Amino acid sequence: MSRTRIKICGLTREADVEAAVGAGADAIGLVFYEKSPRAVSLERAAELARRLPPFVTPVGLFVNAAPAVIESALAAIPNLTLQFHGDETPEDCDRWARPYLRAARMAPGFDLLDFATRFSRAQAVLVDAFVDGYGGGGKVFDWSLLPPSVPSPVVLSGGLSAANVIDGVRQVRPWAVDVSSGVEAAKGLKDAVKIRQFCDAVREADRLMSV
Ligand SMILES: O=C(O)c1ccccc1NCC(=O)[C@H](O)[C@H](O)COP(=O)(O)O
Repeated sequence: MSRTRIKICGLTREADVEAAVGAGADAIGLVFYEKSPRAVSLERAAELARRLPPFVTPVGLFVNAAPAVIESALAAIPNLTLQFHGDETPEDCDRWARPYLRAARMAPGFDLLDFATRFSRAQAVLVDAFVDGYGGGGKVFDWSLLPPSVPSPVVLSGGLSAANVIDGVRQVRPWAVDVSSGVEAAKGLKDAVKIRQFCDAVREADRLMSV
């Protein structure tokens, strides 16, 4: 069985990048959404991305961004994976011909199968809670809303932490998990101990599923 990938989102400081990499994260998220408390400038994002070793992926998070913003981010960080977290259409996402994650805001009645079909070129569908402000709200959604099989890899997010990620991985069996609020000391400031505990909990979930 393959291991569950881990993305730590909303990093703003070098120390947090080091904590995420040191704990075994597969990807880090850089928020290019100026209304977010975790937003980073282009220059800051590029500095943080430069700290990543090979095989750890920088992911740029965008909410209804103008194409010029995405172009600048790609110019500054050429290996950037895109994460669309707003109201982007399949055409908005596909036009970049780049790997991307598409966030789905889960709420009762939301048709994830139709969504995943429309965004069939996405590398993965990131399922998050429906919150004001689009994301990063630290809110868990009802995992039973997820259909038993989705035609894309699923990234489970929304209010995850070391305390609930084992249940999340065992119940949903996602391809990856994504966390922001649950590993923070304050908004935009990560906590190295919480990052370590989160990554260890994901490994424990993988171990429990392999026995
Ligand atoms: O982090 C933000 O402030 C943010 C703002 C707008 C859209 C998305 C945002 N963050 C997304 C994430 O950090 C995660 O992909 C996901 O929403 C999980 O966040 P959390 O519930 O805080 O763990």
